[in-house]
Amino acid sequence: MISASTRPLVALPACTRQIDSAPCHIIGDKYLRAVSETAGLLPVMFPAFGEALEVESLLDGISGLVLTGSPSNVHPRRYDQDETSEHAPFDEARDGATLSLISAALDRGLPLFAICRGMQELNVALGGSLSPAVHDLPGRLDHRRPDSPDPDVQYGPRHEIEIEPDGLLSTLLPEGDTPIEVNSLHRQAIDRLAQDLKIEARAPDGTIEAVRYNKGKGFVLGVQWHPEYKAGNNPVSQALFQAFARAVRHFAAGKHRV
Ligand SMILES: N[C@@H](CCC(=O)NCCCC(=O)O)C(=O)O
Repeated sequence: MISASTRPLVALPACTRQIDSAPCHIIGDKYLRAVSETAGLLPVMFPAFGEALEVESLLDGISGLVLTGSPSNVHPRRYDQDETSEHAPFDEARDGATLSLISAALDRGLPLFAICRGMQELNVALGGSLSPAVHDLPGRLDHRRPDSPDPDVQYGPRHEIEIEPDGLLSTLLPEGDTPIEVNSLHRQAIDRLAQDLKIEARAPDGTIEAVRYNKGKGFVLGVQWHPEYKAGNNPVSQALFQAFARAVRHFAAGKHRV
């Protein structure tokens, strides 16, 4: 049974979506299952109510935060750039919720695992910026989702990443800083890296693929790929979600407060 008495709560902010013209708040099943089945934690959806969320009180019962991927993009005004057609689609209710939650989570040393759009939000929340169409930049790979109806192809390995030695990732992964293959389903990527983030991994074309927060002592990791996809079948994904789980349990036990 999945019980709150044995599992610390982990918040996942939702995305907004129109389904049959009805406004909905959604989170992909694979994120919830990775948190529940691979990390052994209890996922809790936070609605994408934008800045209306009183994040401090909401986080009081929470021991971790997972920021999911999404087909939508952070609005460029969040990093002082003008909107163009390249930046769309948007989900400004999610932007408002996640950017507030990130700041509150970092202030209290809450373990944070940011995936794809989530890593981009972490960078923007800390003052960084994004490139809207990495595939149009000279020398860059096409990081977008493969054009296939098969999810195993969409989320299958696409390119290697070089892992920084002596970083957080190199201590978490079974093979240390040996290059690994990751999936890739993103148009955007980090352009200006936020001052308090450190690069943990790069793609062969230099695209930033993982970052860690350099100010706190806790677990704050962002990855551009999707470790949540069939996480239980992938040793790297298992290592990441289980490391996150250790940090969450540590936090829940009151052993780590900033
Ligand atoms: N929209 C951003 C982020 C891409 C992203 O999160 N893709 C995953 C969407 C589906 C899923 O949640 O698996 C970009 O394009 O860079």
